[in-house]
Amino acid sequence: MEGSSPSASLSLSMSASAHDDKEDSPRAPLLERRQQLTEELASNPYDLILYLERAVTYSELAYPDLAAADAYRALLLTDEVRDEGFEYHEQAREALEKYSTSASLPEVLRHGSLADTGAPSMVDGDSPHESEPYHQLAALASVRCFQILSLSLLLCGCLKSALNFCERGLSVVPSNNDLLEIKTYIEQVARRRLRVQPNERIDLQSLPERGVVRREIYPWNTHEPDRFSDESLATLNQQLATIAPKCVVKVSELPVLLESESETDGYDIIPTCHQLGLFAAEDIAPGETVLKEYSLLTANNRLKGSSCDACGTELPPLSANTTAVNCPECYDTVFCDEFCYEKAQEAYHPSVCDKDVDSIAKDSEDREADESLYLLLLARLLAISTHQDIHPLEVEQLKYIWGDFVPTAINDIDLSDNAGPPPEWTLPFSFKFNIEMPLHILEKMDIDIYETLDRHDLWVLNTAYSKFRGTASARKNPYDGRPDLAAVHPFWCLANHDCNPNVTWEWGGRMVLWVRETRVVGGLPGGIKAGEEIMNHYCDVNLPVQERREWAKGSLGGWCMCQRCRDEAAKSEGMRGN
Ligand SMILES: C[S@@+](CC[C@H](N)C(=O)[O-])C[C@H]1O[C@@H](n2cnc3c(N)ncnc32)[C@H](O)[C@@H]1O
Repeated sequence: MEGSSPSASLSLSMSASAHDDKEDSPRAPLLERRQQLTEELASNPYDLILYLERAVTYSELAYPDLAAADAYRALLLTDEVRDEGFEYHEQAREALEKYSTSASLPEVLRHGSLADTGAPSMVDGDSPHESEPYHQLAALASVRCFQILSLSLLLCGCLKSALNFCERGLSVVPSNNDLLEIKTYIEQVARRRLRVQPNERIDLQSLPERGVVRREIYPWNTHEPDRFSDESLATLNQQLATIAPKCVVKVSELPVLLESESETDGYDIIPTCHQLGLFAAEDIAPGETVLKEYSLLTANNRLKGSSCDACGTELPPLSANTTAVNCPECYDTVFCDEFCYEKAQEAYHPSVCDKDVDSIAKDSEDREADESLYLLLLARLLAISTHQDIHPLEVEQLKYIWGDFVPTAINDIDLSDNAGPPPEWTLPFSFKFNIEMPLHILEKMDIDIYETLDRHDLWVLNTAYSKFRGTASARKNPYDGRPDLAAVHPFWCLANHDCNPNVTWEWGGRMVLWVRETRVVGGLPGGIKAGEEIMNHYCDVNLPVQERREWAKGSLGGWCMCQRCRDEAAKSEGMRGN
């Protein structure tokens, strides 16, 4: 979907190592603190002070998105404390009471002049408990949440939500210096990004909300496999045997992708990197099917669904002898046939059945169509992991796929005097799609978002988003051209790209790859020999080189450096030079 090719979307960069934080790095004590707080949260999941402490640690580690997510959970808990009617009121109150009996404020609330902002006046409800110390503490903590949320979201580039939280804080404590300062920063950044002069008014509605954050294998992520290990390859090949019996998954050597045009097209040797790829284990004849894959990791954002809830294929027309099957419990969910119904029941459907999750992120605005599809893929992943009671990152359809991760050390912010420019983070991020909506979906699924932190922490969701963005294919609606269907096919997406592909593909219920009858270059006959790599295409290979490279850039993650592109570009450059 990145790069909005009509159907395929894939992206790429070099493999990142899971653990590049040395024990003696300045980050080590902060990582240790993060670990300790995470463990404490596992035993005390309703303790909002712990969330705030971890948010501060994340800020110090330069993960503003993760800081915002913790501050948001803490903010929700301040509401739980203050409203007796809320579901987790008792647990949140009990957890906070521990701190309200102590003579001094928790360290995390002793920030700037926070304690002098007049806690009693902050209590706005008419609860009989509003003079209770825990109530006062919740009110004070909510201001700390607004501070962390507004500053962190500003750092992620989500100016609209940053301003929203800042103003919510200022409406409670109008003279809070931190919040006033953050508001000034937000305005400064907004003026720069919107190119508004200092004397001109900023249209708050047009404030940017799409940001970017770090895309990495988090140093504490113990779920990410070493994709190159014998064990991983054996697991993948075992599953591949039924999907693509004549293929194997192996390590492939690929050109390092460049950002844009370069002078290297005519070079004999270019830099390469290692990733995974699909290879023929035996000869495969022209026209023969190479791979046929069924996936339940699908999503559609149409409100009135005309596609199968499980595989995403168009539903058969309604008639007396239709194969379509409605779920007998929640009549609105329709499957194209009995097979898909059974598969859905086994894999995910009971965890969302009759839970009103289906209306979320449907019929989104055009500019949010891509984000809504990624969110719905995430929702499917959460449904699978909940129903099967496994960690989302252990779900087999997700675990081994490409995430286009950048090594942690490259993502890090260097605070030393002679530091270079800050890194360019690459994972698209917004408060709505990364933090707010996933929690909303989990709540609709009757999942306790505090107790299941280990499974639904933002870093888990960001890891899943990274993988979806590197591998999902999307389909545009033929009537309005809007992407409305997406899927991840974990084996199909192992095939790399070449503008002189030896296979072609089609997605309709199953994802199918088959051998081309003729090759694009020189019209040579098709056919794949044992040992050759299966080369798919992520763009229309009939286009001229420049247009092909522009198109493939989004899905590939860079400027295509395949032999055909380099030959054609070098030739046209030579012709221009003559
Ligand atoms: C869907 S993945 C393909 C499988 C991936 N190589 C893996 O290890 O799982 C797409 C990514 O593979 C890499 N890739 C695919 N074709 C490539 C090519 N022709 N040149 C360089 N990189 C390529 C890019 O990094 C791209 O973002």
